Amino acid sequence: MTTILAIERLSKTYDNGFAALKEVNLAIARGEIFALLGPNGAGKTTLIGIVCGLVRASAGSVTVDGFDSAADYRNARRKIGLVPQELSTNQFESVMEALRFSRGLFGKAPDPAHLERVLRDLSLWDKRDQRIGALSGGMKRRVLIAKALAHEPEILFLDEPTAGVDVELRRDMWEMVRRLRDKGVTIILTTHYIEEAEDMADRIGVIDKGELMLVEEKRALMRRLGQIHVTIGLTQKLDAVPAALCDLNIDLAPDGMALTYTQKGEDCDDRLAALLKILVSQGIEFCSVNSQRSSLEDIFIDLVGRRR
Ligand SMILES: Nc1ncnc2c1ncn2[C@@H]1O[C@H](COP(=O)(O)OP(=O)(O)OP(=O)(O)O)[C@@H](O)[C@H]1O
Repeated sequence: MTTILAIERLSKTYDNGFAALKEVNLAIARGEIFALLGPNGAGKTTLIGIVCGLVRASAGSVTVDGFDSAADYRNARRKIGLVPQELSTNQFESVMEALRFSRGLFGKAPDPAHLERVLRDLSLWDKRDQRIGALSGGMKRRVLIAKALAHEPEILFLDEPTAGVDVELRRDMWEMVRRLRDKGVTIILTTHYIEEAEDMADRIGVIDKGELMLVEEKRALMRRLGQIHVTIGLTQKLDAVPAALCDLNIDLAPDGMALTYTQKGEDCDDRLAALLKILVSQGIEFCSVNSQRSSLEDIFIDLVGRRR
């Protein structure tokens, strides 16, 4: 992997003495979608703020595609697009003016065709001459995304992009994220909707109390910490778990009509196959087999909960 963003021993202590980040190390690969998860106050926005030059680090370094973000701020910053949580743009500008301004700010030559593409992708083309202040909340969110893309960044930060947005915008946004990824843009997002991280991300980082607790490829994480809960529906009531199944650590549902077990990690198919074989050999008839895999959300709650 080539690293596009390297964060090394990054710490932030706010003026009131609060340590919001503690020696965070993180390497983001070019072209990946990385989801940073963490409970409220974990330090996600602080981390993004430092990388984007909005918050000053207390210690450590950030290198963006080879440029040190402190020593070579302009070159580092122009590689990055940020979609912040809140709109902080001139409400009297038109949508198109805001995009042109944003592009110019990062030293990029005018490119009306690019801006048109961005606006069309976000269903904003019809609104290009409207004042931002006169747009609906959802449209303002779209403008935030369009602005972040105006200078063709190589890294896009999305800080809680779907908080409070409607289904249509959420769908458009994820479509756009996929398109950007296909073009090679690196995407780093924070979200409270963990199922979105589960759908979209290649890797997951979990931050809590300013410390990066875990960084792992999503599939590996879900295999390692996920569980599968299996329920086998029976055609006839049982009074107890049959002796032949005792070694398999199986439970009988309170109504005697189902056998259940929970398993961590992989190898689930082998265990299920062994179990079904025994049921057949014992003449125990079953009518259904259901398996429920834990979600990234279950894993996240378990991880963070254990630290509380
Ligand atoms: N300017 C500041 N001065 C003092 N403390 C601050 C300041 N800004 C943030 N903090 C504190 O730093 C911690 C991390 O805040 P941050 O906004 O980075 O968290 P977050 O993970 O983005 O949270 P959320 O999910 O709620 O947005 C919080 O406890 C917050 O109260």
